[in-house]
Amino acid sequence: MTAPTFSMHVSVEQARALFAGLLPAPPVTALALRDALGWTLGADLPALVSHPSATESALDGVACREADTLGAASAPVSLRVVGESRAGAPFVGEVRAGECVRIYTGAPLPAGTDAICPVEQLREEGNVVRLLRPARPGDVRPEGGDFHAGETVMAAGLRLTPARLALAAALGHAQVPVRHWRVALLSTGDEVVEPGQPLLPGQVYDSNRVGLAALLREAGCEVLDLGHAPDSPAALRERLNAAGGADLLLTSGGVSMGRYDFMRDLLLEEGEVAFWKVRMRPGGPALCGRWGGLPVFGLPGNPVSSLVVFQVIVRPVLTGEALPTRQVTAATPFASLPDKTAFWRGVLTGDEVREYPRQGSGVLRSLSDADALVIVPEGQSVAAGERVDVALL
Ligand SMILES: Nc1nc2c(c(=O)[nH]1)N[C@H]1C(S)=C(S)[C@@H](COP(=O)(O)OP(=O)(O)OC[C@H]3O[C@@H](n4cnc5c(N)ncnc54)[C@H](O)[C@@H]3O)O[C@H]1N2
Ligand code: MOO
Repeated sequence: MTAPTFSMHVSVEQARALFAGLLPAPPVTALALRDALGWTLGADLPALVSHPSATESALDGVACREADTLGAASAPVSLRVVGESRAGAPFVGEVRAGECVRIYTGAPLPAGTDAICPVEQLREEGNVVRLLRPARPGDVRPEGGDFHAGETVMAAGLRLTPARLALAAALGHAQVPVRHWRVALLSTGDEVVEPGQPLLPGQVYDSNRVGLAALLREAGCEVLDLGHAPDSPAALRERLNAAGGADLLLTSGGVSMGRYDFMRDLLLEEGEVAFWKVRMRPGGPALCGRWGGLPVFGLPGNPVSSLVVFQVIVRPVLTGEALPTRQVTAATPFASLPDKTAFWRGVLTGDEVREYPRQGSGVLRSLSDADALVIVPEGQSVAAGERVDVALL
């Protein structure tokens, strides 16, 4: 028997690296800001303008020369009002000694002024204001204090959160370049049935395709739904060939040891395999390779396994961002696996995590009820009271 030409029993890190090695550079398209929430920035984003665009007031009050107002520390100081500066309608001209200009938050600081006294510290007397304390230079927002025109402010690979979309708008962009993976998604298995259809004995609803499509969209991918293929090499071949135009083909099921696990056999015999089997649970039988040049990731059919492998291996590669992790205290023990990293489903309460009572790879409720994957490295066990890393779902 000849040794396989692909890697077997790879670590989670090796699986990510081998999968990443199959993918082309992330395709990039432009999206309107309102459509870009959750997508990954596909290129560095420069500031098209400075913000603030000019040095401006941080308060409603008057703009004046600080030096004129220092005496207000002991007795009120009077200044003559010579005009007004509003956001969008700046004061034109120069303010001289003994003068001031009414100013509002966000309005440009007039030439000749360097400090602000807020309305709360003013007494109005016609065209004169009396300052009850000295004006402060610190109450201005300097030009470019947030960012300067031309500066690269957001780096490619950032996930677009609401605050980052707001920042992109402030930088002057109406559209943003985003990584736009087109992912063809296929479920396999004779027993798999579309939700809403009657379920005959031995059949199961296609939960994987629903969960995976949602995870893909959440990761900012376009989903090309290839539906579901029965367990037959001919049907599978036909569906795999229909994935043209995609950057990646994601399948679920048919990757393990069974007689009807044709995904594995097809890729082994007619495609290329980069790796098969990852030292993790759930998700051990994951398969990765190519079909006619198209990168393929074969997720295991077990419902928990397919979603966990996506979260732990596929998603970080596509988005460049792993699930966020933190350390918490184990409230229950977590079992060790001699040669696998375990991703046990855990329920968080404050700084503690307890094991979800049923950890079977078919118990989808363990994922829907869990807040975190408790990461127990190969060969290590976690006793109650010990600190443990969790990945937040
Ligand atoms: N002899 C061995 N048997 C198994 C091994 C092994 O190492 N030796 N590994 C087990 C592990 S671990 C997993 S995970 C599964 C993965 O198997 P497959 O990827 O071949 O998946 P299937 O056999 O097609 O299905 C497994 C299970 O999942 C259900 N399923 C499949 N697709 C869906 C779907 N779209 N939605 C909901 N549920 C789905 C399917 O009905 C089966 O119950 O193999 C173990 N076996
Ligand atoms: O990974 Mo299998 O996922 O342990 O059931």
